Amino acid sequence: MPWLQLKFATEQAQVDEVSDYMMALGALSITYEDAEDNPILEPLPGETPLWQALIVTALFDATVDTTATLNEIKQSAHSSAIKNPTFEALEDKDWERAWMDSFHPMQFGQRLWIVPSWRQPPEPDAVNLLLDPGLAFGTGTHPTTSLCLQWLDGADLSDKSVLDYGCGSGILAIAAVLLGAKQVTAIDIDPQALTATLDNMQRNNIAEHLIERGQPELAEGKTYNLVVANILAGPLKQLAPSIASKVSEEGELVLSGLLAEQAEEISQVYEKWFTMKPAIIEGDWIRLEGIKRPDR
Ligand SMILES: C[S@@+](CC[C@H](N)C(=O)[O-])C[C@H]1O[C@@H](n2cnc3c(N)ncnc32)[C@H](O)[C@@H]1O
Repeated sequence: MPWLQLKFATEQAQVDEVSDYMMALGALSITYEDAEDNPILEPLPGETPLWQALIVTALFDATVDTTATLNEIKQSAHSSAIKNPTFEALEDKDWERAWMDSFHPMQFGQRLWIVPSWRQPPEPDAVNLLLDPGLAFGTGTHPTTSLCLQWLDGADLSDKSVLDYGCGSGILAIAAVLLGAKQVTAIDIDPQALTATLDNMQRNNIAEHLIERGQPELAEGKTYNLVVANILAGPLKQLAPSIASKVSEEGELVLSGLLAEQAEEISQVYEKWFTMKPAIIEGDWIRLEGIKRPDR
């Protein structure tokens, strides 16, 4: 099944705005090219490109409704910044190769490095998570993943049970185990995410019983010391009662995939069950954290 990529032209001053908008529309990843082919180095993942005129490519999975998405863009406040948007099919293999070239080791917090499985760890004694995202979301290059990885690195996970709600490549579930969690459950509605998670567990020599994987039903009726969910604002709002029910009393909640302007609304939704902390910001994205209040 091919992926779909949405290509359009934009200007440097608008690149952050249109990138965030693409993620809010459900893009799995965004890459940039110089529209004028200047001999400037390509930006590293996470860096803002310096080119004045850019071609942006946003990757969507093949289920996206192209007509509805193009209409939504046309009617949005960003339409003038998104010039000539066009969808085209992309073969899985092309997408994998593009990732391999642009993905480099990255450090999160004090201990944790995410290392592409085809590169050498720069610090062999660090907590090195070897990763190949395959066809799933989650490399650490996006602020939403980075915000969760930094939280996990700074936490004491020893003896904790963890639920990774929307595991993608398995990056958060595997990081939790490598950083000391006792047992992790990784759930996702996308079968390719569950395959990528198993592949990445094997790359990191993680025994199958340490991370159980499956569709969301796997976590039904269970509670965890920590639930981390990097999904977008819409699902986080809709799934709030289900997510909240899976956090044990005085357990912790970490939410990501949220734009700064969505912080207050989502925080208020989760206040029903959690004592929420102020949002932590990275670029235009934020992380929310809460502690579950005991039932009265
Ligand atoms: C933004 S990715 C996050 C991946 C990874 N956890 C990370 O932090 O990079 C969101 C993931 O959530 C999954 N997802 C979306 N809606 C979901 C739902 N209702 N239940 C479970 N997973 C869901 C998607 O398939 C995707 O793999």
